[in-house]
Amino acid sequence: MSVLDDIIAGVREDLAPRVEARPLEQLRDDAAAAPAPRDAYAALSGDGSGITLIAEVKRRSPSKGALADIADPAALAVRYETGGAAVVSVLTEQRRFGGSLADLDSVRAAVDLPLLRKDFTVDEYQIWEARAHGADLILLIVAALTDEELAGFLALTHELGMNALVETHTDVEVERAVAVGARIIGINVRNLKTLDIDRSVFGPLAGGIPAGTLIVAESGVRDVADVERFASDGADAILVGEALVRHDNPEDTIAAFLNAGRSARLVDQDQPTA
Ligand SMILES: O=P(O)(O)OC[C@@H](O)[C@@H](O)c1c[nH]c2ccccc12
Repeated sequence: MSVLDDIIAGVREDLAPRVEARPLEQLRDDAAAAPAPRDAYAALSGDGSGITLIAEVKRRSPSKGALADIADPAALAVRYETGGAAVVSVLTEQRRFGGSLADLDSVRAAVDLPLLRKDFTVDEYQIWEARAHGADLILLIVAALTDEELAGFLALTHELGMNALVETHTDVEVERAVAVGARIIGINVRNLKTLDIDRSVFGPLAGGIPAGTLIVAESGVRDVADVERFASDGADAILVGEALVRHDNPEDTIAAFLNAGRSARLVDQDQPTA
């Protein structure tokens, strides 16, 4: 069993009691009463002068273990917003990442930015749940879904007025994401089946994604050199967790990463094109 299979088995187990406690019928009412969805696609598009940044609230991970305590996720998210993040990502997976829907609720109450509910989506219930808790963007991991699930989940996401970050790691997964009509494609440089990082997969995969689709570089952004590399290889946005939660001053880190994205673009514009 791969790490991904193992995580998903836990996610399904944790889902069952929630469905029992709040049947889909009632959850639909909660979704209708939630704050109107915010436009994450527009937020991630930025002004074209550089890259945008998704800042993640992340306590721990299966690859790194404990990263940060984060007693007050709302306070951290406010710092992300102040620093210039375009979107805040809140991990809600409990067993491996130490997150919860309560974290999403407290972040929703504290910031105006679009929010990504970061979880392993394997059931439509979770999409309704994301909306009910004020999320604007959800994660769909291609490796975890059939084509039919991917298409159905993406359609429901759009029906609810949200966007999906469709996560890929291989050329076949990118093809599947494009075929289903994903508007925001993430390239996770971490293989979720083995947890290995390989930053060199990003450039070639990004090169195969059609214009008009936003490309998000996910995982392993450690420093400005990584940001420059992803930006010049075609990233419109970067998703950063560890480098922010481990830093005393996430505002400064965000500013430095956004600056690196802008200068990478300027350098690229100066290069002769043929
Ligand atoms: O902490 P990092 O290396 O900056 O990575 C953030 C993010 O990309 C990572 O948390 C992630 C990417 N895809 C996921 C899927 C599920 C859970 C987590 C993830």
